[in-house]
Amino acid sequence: MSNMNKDTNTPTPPRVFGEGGGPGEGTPFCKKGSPPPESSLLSIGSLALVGARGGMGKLIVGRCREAGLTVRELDRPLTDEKIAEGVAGADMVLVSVPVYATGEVAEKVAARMGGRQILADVGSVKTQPINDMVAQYHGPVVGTHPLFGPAPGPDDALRVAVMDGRPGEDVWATRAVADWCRRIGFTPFASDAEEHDRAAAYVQGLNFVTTLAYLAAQGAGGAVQKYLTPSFTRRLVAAEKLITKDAGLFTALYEANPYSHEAVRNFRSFLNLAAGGDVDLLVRRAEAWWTAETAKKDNP
Ligand SMILES: O=C(O)C(=O)C[C@]1(C(=O)O)C=C[C@@H](O)C=C1
Repeated sequence: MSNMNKDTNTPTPPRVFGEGGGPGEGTPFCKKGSPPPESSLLSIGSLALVGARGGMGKLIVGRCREAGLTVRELDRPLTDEKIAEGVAGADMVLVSVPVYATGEVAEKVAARMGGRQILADVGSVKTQPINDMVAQYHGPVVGTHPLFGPAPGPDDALRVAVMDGRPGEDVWATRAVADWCRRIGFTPFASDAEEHDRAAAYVQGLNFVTTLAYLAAQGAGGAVQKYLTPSFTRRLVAAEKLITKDAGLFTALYEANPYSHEAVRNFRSFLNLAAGGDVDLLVRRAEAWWTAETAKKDNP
């Protein structure tokens, strides 16, 4: 269902690296943007990581070293001297900081970058942080979002959304970042900022605020306490980390994602169906997550 084109109701073909994230930009090495450094695809051998003390920073530094890459670690306080030293000669400068700080950090590092180095970020919202990087740096910009936290389980799929900073330009840089992801054991897939942020508004934003609203609708320990059931308790367990540890993170992501409010309005219309008594329709649509058969039944 997420792979359907809204206008034509036909399946959308998966995006591929080199597509450029924009219409008509399918050629492998697009002419627009900076030329790749050595006339062929750059293989990232060294990087400077800003935010190296953060959870994702530590995970990435460790995996890069295991893969034999050179990593220079940067973190606060970001003095001009430390930045100049860390960034010099690195193939990529990777910014792994809270999404609202990406622009400020990009401004500082871009002042020390040579124009052929790749500026990339790690973050759960893409539109504004990518716009900020593009505004600060004239060289190649790439956005990434690892769809996992700093301590992934052994069976977690380590998928990473990777996208051009300027759609259709510097496609060599996006490919080089995708290749780097593979070399450190991640699984990259091609994305673009709007598609990403719309999806994240549902997967992360709506998951967060609907859980908040549901649990806020009853005071803890109040009248319902002695009626708790196993299925409710399972939901409470799933919500605990989201609310007690990660509420600050998810509030910031909700605020930074331009599609958050639209997602809530859309959700409200589905709640209205329930309020109007049309629960059967909701059940059929929700079941489609598990069964292709029900999807067909619902969209004959
Ligand atoms: O901590 C985890 O295991 C996470 O999955 C963290 C989590 C999430 O919960 O959505 C948080 C932010 C990132 O964008 C991706 C993953």
